[in-house]
Amino acid sequence: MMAIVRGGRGPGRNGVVVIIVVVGAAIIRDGRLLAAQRSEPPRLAGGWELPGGKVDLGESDEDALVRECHEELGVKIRLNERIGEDWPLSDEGSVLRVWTAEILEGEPAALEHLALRWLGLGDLYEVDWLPGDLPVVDVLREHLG
Ligand SMILES: Nc1nc2c([nH]c(=O)n2[C@H]2C[C@H](O)[C@@H](COP(=O)(O)OP(=O)(O)OP(=O)(O)O)O2)c(=O)[nH]1
Repeated sequence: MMAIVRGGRGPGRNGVVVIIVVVGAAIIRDGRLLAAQRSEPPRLAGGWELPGGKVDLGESDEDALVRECHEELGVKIRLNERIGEDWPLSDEGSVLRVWTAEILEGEPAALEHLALRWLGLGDLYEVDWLPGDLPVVDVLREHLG
């Protein structure tokens, strides 16, 4: 049996496997990808990621991603293409699901992050991506330029 529950991790009681789904938006504009620098927790602060976050219980992945981008960046986005399937994260039991996205309304602001950067092919790897994001960034590379 597989249950998708927010906030848990690893095999739970009764052998139920709990995974945490994190969704990330690859917002691309003019051949550049929006990267966001985490402010917390301390072990991740300073690392760069795709805007997004954990899916709430009862919420669709897509709704969660639109919600998170509004909360974190102050923008309304539209999701386009799913990139790959479940990307494993280093926190056991967590996976990252990624969609390309475009901004429909607003200009992104670092409401919860330390900083934002638009990265093109020339500087895509200049930031310190979270380890789980690197394989995703390798694929997103093909969507830039
Ligand atoms: N948003 C996001 N999180 C990522 C990425 N790569 C990666 O390893 N993570 C990890 C960092 C965190 O451990 C976890 C996401 O948690 P979060 O803190 O952003 O989620 P949230 O906004 O729902 O926060 P909270 O309510 O649980 O505090 O996934 C990524 O590209 N985007």
